[in-house]
Amino acid sequence: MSSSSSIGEDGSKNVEKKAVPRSLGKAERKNARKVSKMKQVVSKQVGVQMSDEPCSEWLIVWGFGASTGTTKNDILDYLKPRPVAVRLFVDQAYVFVRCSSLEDAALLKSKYHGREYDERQTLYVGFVEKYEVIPEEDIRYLAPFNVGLPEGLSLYPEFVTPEEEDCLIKNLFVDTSAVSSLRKRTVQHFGYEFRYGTNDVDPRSPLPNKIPDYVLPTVSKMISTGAAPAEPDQLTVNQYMPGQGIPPHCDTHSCFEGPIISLSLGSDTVMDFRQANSVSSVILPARSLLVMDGASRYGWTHGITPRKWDVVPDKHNGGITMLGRALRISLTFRRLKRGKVGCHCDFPNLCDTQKGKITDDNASVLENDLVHKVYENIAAHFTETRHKPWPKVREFVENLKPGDRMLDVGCANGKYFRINNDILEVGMDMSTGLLEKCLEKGNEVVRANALSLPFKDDHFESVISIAVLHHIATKERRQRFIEEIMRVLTPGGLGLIYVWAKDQNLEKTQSTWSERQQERNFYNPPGSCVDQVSDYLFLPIHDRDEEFPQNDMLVPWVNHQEKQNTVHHRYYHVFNKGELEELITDLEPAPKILDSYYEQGNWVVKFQKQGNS
Ligand SMILES: O=C(O)CCC(=O)C(=O)O
Ligand SMILES: [Fe+2]
Repeated sequence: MSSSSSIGEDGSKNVEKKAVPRSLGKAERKNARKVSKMKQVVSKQVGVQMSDEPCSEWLIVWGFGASTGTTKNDILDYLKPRPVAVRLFVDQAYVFVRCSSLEDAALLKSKYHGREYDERQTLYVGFVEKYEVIPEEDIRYLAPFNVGLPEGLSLYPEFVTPEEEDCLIKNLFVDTSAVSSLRKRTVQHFGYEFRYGTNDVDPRSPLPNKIPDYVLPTVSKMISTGAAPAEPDQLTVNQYMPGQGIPPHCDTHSCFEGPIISLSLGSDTVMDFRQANSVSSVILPARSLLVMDGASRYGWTHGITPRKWDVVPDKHNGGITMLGRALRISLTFRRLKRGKVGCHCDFPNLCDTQKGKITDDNASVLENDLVHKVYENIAAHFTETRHKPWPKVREFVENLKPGDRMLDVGCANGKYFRINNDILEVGMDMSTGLLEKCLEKGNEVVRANALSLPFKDDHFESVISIAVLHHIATKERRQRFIEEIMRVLTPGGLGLIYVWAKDQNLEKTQSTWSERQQERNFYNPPGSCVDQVSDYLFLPIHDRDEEFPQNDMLVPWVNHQEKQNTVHHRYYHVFNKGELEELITDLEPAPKILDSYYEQGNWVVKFQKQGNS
């Protein structure tokens, strides 16, 4: 007997909610409600119908899913009689298990339905309808494990004994439990400070604390086994709680000689290596030593996605399984380069000595790849996150005079339109996706590049440009951007420009941007691939938890709308204090600065074109 089902308009099968009889006890009613919910969710998500009677060997078990971090082996070992197969679904709180017989299926259901698992969660078990096709596991997650190790990478499993591991952890562990909202991994430095952000050291500033004595036996072993060619003089200790990671980066080429070596303690994790658009993931077991040399050192970035568990190949049962993370402490050993500093590697994209530079020749291609194309890709998601006008921009627009013409340079989805109904407003942007949003709302917009505005001179009584100029890649082009705005402004016309500040924390309250970034849980989540940034990896990828270490950066945008939380990278030139003002006042004739301030991580300048209106 199965519950009634119908096909919804979207093609999904909807199962009608069944009333839960009042005659049942409280616990039974709860279980029955859960089963009814399971029926709906499973039918909608994977199109599998459930039954109230055992009629196939397949069961569905709720509470065991990949999203709870349970491994396939955990599940197979726990359920008695042991099922013959398990199928896990990433991000779901349920699994399908296949029993060897209908009797076993019935037994498992009666034994485990409504039972507590591991004092953490209750299991709910349901029968699968006869002849239902159980979906396969999503093995796309395994693709990065099949790429093979990047050239030059070596992994030494069980490099230290569990006793040595314990001793190192005892000495290096930092208790951060008193700090309630610590989102970032904890870092300690010995020898020299490794500066994350620029990924280098300052060789002129050695630290008083050298590599500690209790680490020296490990260092000796590294040398005697040939894992390290020479003694390191710099050690960084990273402590990761589950959920913490390190963004993709390449330790600066010119500062260090020989390989970069990392010892993993306390927990297994997965490290992702990236080159162009390939990702190669490597499981780093606790107690293993990773040696990065050759291409893996110089031509690939490495990073650890902040997750509480990883999806990895299941060597024993096939398909996918989950690898839970616990406290992990890693020791990264480096040796500073002596004498003439430079690098002659074959990987100029990631090389600080040979690296690409932003020039007036490649800037327009860069803006096209890392700004225009990205906004086109994220238009729908961007619109969803951008509704509320900034209060001071709103005030500026509200105060414009009736009949004034206003131009919004980089109007995106048009959030500054229709604030003042007495003005005439025009917007321009490069993203057709965003412009369509404006057209849907009946706004007047054109597709154009801000460096060449399709408007005649002296035309607008006001021009606003909110969070656009920081996407322009050279000073010369930023000057041109301002010149264009000045050209189309009427004499006496008003301009308002917002740009991102390099310093995001000048106000006591956090900027909404950095707050928003902190809500994001992933910067390179499972299944995502670093998008088309391979030619631009000489620009560092911004870590949401760090300050901006330099002005020109790649800033990840995580698209939660897309199933795999795709990451896109936008180019930003974040502004120093006074930089925007200087760009404006450098013009001839210089406009009059009416106001200039910092607001929520932005530098803002309000100005007036000189001359009589
Ligand atoms: O935790 C690790 O194994 C890697 C750390 C790392 O890449 C670094 O400190 O530069
Ligand atoms: Fe590193």
